[in-house]
Amino acid sequence: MGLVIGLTGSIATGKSTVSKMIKSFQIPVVDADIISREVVEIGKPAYLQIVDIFGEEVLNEDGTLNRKSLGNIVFKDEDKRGQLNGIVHPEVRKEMVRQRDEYLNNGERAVVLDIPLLFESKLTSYADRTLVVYVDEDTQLKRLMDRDGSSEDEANYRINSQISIKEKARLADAVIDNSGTLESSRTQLQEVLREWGVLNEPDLT
Ligand SMILES: CC(C)(COP(=O)(O)OP(=O)(O)OC[C@H]1O[C@@H](n2cnc3c(N)ncnc32)[C@H](O)[C@@H]1O)[C@@H](O)C(=O)NCCC(=O)NCCS
Ligand SMILES: Nc1ncnc2c1ncn2[C@@H]1O[C@H](COP(=O)(O)OP(=O)(O)OP(=O)(O)O)[C@@H](O)[C@H]1O
Repeated sequence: MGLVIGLTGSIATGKSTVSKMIKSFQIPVVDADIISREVVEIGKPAYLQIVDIFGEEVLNEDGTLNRKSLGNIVFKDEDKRGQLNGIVHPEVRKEMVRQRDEYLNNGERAVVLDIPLLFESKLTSYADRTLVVYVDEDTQLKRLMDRDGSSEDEANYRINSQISIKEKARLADAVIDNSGTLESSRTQLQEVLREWGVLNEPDLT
């Protein structure tokens, strides 16, 4: 059976950046963020439940979910976040497991599950190994504000809704420190994948 790697980090520490590098090594990635967008498309069961609970003020004019409005509500309020998670997460988990098993049944040597809330949602049993993408907390705040154009307050609400990146690094089987250059992160990633026996080395014969 192939090796299942749970990839995580905290918001804006570089999980998607590392996930792209993993794909460049021809290792398939199951992306929880993508699935979480698909399950809330107009008319799907999770979408209908969200409208029921949060009302039409979290919708755009075309009926799609207004992610900014919903984010402004749930990142400030733990109870509301719990309600949203309760609607979205079961659907995401089902689809993630389906995709993971499909790759394994097709004989892949490794599959990566890219899950932002791997530790918060206690999903480590879905994977054989955990890999955390780390940056120091000042860099995390700066990259988040730069990427999303958010205020320091908004960024801190999001950061504080997750387990700290230091704690996740302590819980991980391996850590990539992404505070430096992309090249440095890529080298660290290669070392970890090689150690775990899943790096597809170029065939030089
Ligand atoms: C609140 C929503 C609409 C905000 O959407 P937005 O486009 O602004 O953010 P996006 O989905 O791209 O998430 C960005 C990052 O925020 C963090 N985040 C998202 N949801 C949560 C949450 N429920 N708790 C803690 N952190 C979260 C993650 O690090 C994620 O990578 C959206 O995040 C959502 O529906 N969240 C609930 C589902 C979820 O937990 N998704 C993430 C993992 S599956
Ligand atoms: N080594 C690096 N040097 C400079 N900038 C970086 C580096 N790695 C990532 N970034 C930038 O930092 C920001 C956050 O990275 P990324 O989007 O990959 O984080 P993420 O952990 O996937 O975030 P989220 O949890 O929100 O999905 C992006 O704007 C990205 O371009």
